[in-house]
Amino acid sequence: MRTAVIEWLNSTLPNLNLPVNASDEEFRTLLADGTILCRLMNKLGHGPAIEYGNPHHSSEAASENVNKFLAAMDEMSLPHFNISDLEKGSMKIVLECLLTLKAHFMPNVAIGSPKCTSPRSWGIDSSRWKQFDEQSGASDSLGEELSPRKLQRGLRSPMISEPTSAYTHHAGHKFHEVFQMKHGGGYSDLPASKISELMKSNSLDVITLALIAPTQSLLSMVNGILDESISRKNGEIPHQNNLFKTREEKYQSRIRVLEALANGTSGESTEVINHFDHMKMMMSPFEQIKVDVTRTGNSKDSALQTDKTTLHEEKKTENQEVKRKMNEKDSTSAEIAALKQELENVRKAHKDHCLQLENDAKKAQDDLEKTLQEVENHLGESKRKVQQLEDKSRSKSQQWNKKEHIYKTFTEFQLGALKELRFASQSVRQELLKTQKSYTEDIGLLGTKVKVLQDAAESYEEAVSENRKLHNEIQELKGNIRVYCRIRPFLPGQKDKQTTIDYIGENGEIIVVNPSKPGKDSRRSFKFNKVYGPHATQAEVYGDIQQLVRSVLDGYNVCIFAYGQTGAGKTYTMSGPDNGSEEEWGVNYRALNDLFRISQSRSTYKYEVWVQMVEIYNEQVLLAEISAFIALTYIIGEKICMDWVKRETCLAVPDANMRQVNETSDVLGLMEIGFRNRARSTTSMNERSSRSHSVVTIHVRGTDLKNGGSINAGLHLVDLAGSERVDRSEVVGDRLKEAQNINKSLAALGDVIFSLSQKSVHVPFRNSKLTQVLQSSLGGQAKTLMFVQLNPEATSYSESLGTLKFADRVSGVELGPAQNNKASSNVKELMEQVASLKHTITKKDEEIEKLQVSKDKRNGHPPIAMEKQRSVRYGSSSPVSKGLNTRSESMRVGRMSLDGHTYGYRPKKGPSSLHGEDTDNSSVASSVESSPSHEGSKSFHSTNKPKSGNRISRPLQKISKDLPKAAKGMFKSTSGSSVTGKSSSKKWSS
Ligand SMILES: Nc1ncnc2c1ncn2[C@@H]1O[C@H](COP(=O)(O)OP(=O)(O)OP(=O)(O)O)[C@@H](O)[C@H]1O
Repeated sequence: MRTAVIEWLNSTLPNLNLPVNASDEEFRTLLADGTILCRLMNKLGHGPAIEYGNPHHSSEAASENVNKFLAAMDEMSLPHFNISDLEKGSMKIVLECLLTLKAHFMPNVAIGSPKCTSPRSWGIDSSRWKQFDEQSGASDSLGEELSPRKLQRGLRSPMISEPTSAYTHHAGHKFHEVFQMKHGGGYSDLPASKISELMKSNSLDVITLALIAPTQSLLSMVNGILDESISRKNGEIPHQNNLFKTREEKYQSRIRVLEALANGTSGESTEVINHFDHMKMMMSPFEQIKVDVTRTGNSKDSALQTDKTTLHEEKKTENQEVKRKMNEKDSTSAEIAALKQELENVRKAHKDHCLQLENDAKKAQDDLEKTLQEVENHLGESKRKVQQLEDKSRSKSQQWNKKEHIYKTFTEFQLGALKELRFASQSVRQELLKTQKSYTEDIGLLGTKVKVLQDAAESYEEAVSENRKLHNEIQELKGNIRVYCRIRPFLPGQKDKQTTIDYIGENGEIIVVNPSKPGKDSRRSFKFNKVYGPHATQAEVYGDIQQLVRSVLDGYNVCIFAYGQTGAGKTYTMSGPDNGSEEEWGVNYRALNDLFRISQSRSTYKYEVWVQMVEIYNEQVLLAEISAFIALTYIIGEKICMDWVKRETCLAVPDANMRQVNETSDVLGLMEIGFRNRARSTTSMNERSSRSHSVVTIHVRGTDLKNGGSINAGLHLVDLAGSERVDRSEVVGDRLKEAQNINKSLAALGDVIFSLSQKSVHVPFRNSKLTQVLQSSLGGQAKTLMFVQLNPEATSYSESLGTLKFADRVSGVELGPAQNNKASSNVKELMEQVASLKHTITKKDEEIEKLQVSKDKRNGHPPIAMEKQRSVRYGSSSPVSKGLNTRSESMRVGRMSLDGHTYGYRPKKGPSSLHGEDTDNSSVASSVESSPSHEGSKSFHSTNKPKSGNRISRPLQKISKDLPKAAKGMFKSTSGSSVTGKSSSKKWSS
């Protein structure tokens, strides 16, 4: 394509001589300055000549030249390239443009040939063509038949020097006419004048069209023209007719030749071109003739002659020219074939390219559509989100506005409140200052008053202490066992309500009467410390013994026991009914509660309270099942469970259940369990008769926080088993044995009391376990109170009378003044010295024993066993021999001395080491220390009685001289141990 263009340029522009094989880039360089393009346009004769600048002067001139060329192309409504196409990229577009231009000015195709009907077949870009078509107003498409407009365009030739619009119209008209002629039967039908007119129009287009028509028609047309010319000439120059005729013949012969030539090449575009050229040359003489005819008119002969010669020469030239044309034709045909091939290739490539492009475009379009769809979806989604966000932000903003409004209102309100507060605070401050001032004054006054009160409190405490002291002194002075008589009410559902109680006096007088023997003689009067009628409440009863209970905290031993026939209300008075309410609590609970409360309230003493429960059943000492020992320790403000109770207790119960007791209710709960497990059975008088003596002992140890002194005391709360007339109850077997044991122990109690009232030297405490247990309360310096319980029923008159007689005897017993078990800190120290001395003595004894053994060995005597020696000296169960009893003497004061006894244990629940293991008297005794303050305790150790000259007694007696009175009392007892040691050989049988 490039070669064709270059050749065309070379042929069109003289002296151009572009290299035919120039590359794209070289060709670009050649065309870049635009001069060739402008020259080409000028040469082709389009419009006024383009004035192009010298590109060597400036680059602007080069682009201006190119632009001018492009403007000219534009004017011709031809597709053209862009200036950028010339500067870079493919030269294909530029080449196509130039080919279009070439085709525009040199259409070398025959009408009707599909190969040349469309400029697109020339390889010009379809878009450009589209542009071109739009510019030119054409609406035809590729492959369509040529429209007249296209034909007009195609008919333009370089021969037309001024192709104006008028010309175009004219040419179109002419063509139409020629076309009509062609289809209407040939040019021969046209009048000569018409042909002449056509000729006059000087339009070679018409001629060209004519050439496209069949040669015969063309010849007819030429003949017509000649005929007209000749006829005209005949009119003017008659003599020239012959000449013209001759010429006509000549021309006709030539035409025949041409026709022959034309026949050989008809249909071929190249031939048409050649023919066209030939015709042009042929027409030249005609033109010339025409001009000559017109111009000269009358120069006839001379001109004819010249013409003859000229024609002759021309004929020759024509022949040569025909030959040359033939050659050219061949070469052109080959070129055309090559071009056709190239065109076909290009078309094919173009088609493929188009298909490829179309596919790409389709694919791209699909992709684009898809992307577009996605983008649209995305956009829709985004829009929706935006809408949502907008709605949300709108609602938020509304909320915030509301909140802002609320906050504003709130802030304003707060500010107002703050102002008010500030104002109020100022007034309050002033008021505060005033109040402070008055307070200061008041405090000053209060200080004075407090001082007065303090003085008063001190004196009050002193007064209370004095009062207590006086009360105790009164009680001590009385010296007797206090006896309170209580009469049980008739039980609900009891029909016979005949009572034996005739009178109850305020002063403790009671008169009973035998309902079966009414009369003066049957009335018996008794007088006790207090008599309670059937309606007396538990609180009332306890209120009267409260001071007595509290004296335990002052260091007095207290014993409260209930005596009476079975079913007379002993257990009710001491413990209260089963599951009773707080109002029904008996003495035990109230006393314990009271002691806890008071021990807590006293700030000058630190108290430790132990609780111990013992049951005597069938002359056996039993430990309460759940809690044989309950230790409570009260240290002001804190409660501690003391495991030392196990070690320090006066009873050897190594496996006794120990529980930490934090509240009074805990103790009460445990006591309840103990009572519940008490031996009970039904008697004729009582459905739930207690068949054992219950002894609850509360040990109190107090330390004076001021001077370090201490007190030790015990409260014995004894609920005796009920006496029973065996003949009346008619019991047998175990029940009979129970009753006999109970009666026996009560009789022993009576014996003890009788002995005490008679001030006998010997008091038979050891006759029963009961008297042994109560020994410290009855025979020592204790305060003792007995509740005498009476059954008011007439049937129980004789039992009630016996009870009253017993109580009367008891009330006559003088125990002597109660002794306070207080010891000062000096005494304590002395006690400790005693203990250490005892320890030293023990060691010395051991050394002596060793010496004795070695001496015996030397003398040839067999060595005496140490135990035997010890038993000789102190007895087998001596606490000294066991290395015990070295603790504080003060601790012994309140302890029960059951040394040497076997302790039974109710086998109902769980094993105990007491069974089998510790039932041996000596082993039990080994862990129990004797109470030196009691006679009885000394009597228990009668087998341990030291011989005269006992090493222990002497230093103790010596020390006792230095002790204060209270301590002396204790030593007195200790030293007197040998006095009542007669019955000590008696052992409690288990
Ligand atoms: N003051 C009283 N008010 C109301 N009921 C009483 C009173 N005294 C005793 N009772 C009731 O009388 C019954 C017998 O009382 P209680 O068991 O205390 O006698 P007891 O002397 O302990 O008998 P025992 O020696 O056989 O054990 C019980 O049901 C008890 O509730």
